[in-house]
Amino acid sequence: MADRENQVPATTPRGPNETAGPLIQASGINKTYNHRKSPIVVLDRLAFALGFGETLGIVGASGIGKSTLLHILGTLDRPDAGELNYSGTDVLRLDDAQLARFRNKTIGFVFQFHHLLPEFSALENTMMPALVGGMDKKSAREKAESILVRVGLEERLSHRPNELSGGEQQRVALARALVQRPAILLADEPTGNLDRRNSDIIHTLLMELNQEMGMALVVVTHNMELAALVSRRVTIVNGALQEFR
Ligand SMILES: Nc1ncnc2c1ncn2[C@@H]1O[C@H](COP(=O)(O)OP(=O)(O)OP(=O)(O)O)[C@@H](O)[C@H]1O
Repeated sequence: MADRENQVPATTPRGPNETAGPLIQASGINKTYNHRKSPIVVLDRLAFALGFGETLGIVGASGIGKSTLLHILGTLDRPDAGELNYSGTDVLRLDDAQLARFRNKTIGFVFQFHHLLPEFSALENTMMPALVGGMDKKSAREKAESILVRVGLEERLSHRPNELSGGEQQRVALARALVQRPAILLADEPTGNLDRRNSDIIHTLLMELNQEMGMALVVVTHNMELAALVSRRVTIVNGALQEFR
């Protein structure tokens, strides 16, 4: 069993965008799925800390709980027990409406599949989180345009998802995730559906945007090239985090 006293301690700054003190601090996180009366313990007293601007990869075999952990960190799922603090805010105490607002402002998500709304253009999809967050239309449009230009899609603003390549769709999803300038981007196999060339483009963008925008990055990946780019790598052993080089 992993040494639970020494799981992933709070970190010190490692890069130009990292400041002292944790962005996320979690402890005692338990998650069990009760599947047809046979419980599956996925996370067991897991502890986790991440600094502002830090980049971290969650890697390892299928089924060890990587996506479960990412969903809990992203407040998309609640643990059965434990504490989860974002710069001092106890997010597990927030109700659903407060959590939705918190997520909109603080966390960007990218998944393996883009989940763009098919009837809306790249620009409209990217504006969506800003509009939902209460920004006026003109500012939302400006912010969305600027991030779409940054990810190289200035010629594709009016394209709908089915008028974009797979790599372009994922770049729109990345722009949408970052339009609110979140403190953290959570990515679950962001290049799992892409070929080598498009994966490389997304990997480079992730690392460049981390430097430029200062958002922290937690990425679940089987891609060893991406895992090599982040500053810390962890895996899950018996429900607890283990850090490795
Ligand atoms: N809703 C659920 N009900 C029951 N069991 C579940 C549920 N979701 C996940 N599991 C189980 O929990 C374990 C962890 O799942 P999770 O998706 O977090 O793994 P993972 O490490 O992300 O795997 P992969 O690399 O294949 O995506 C798996 O054994 C899975 O079968």
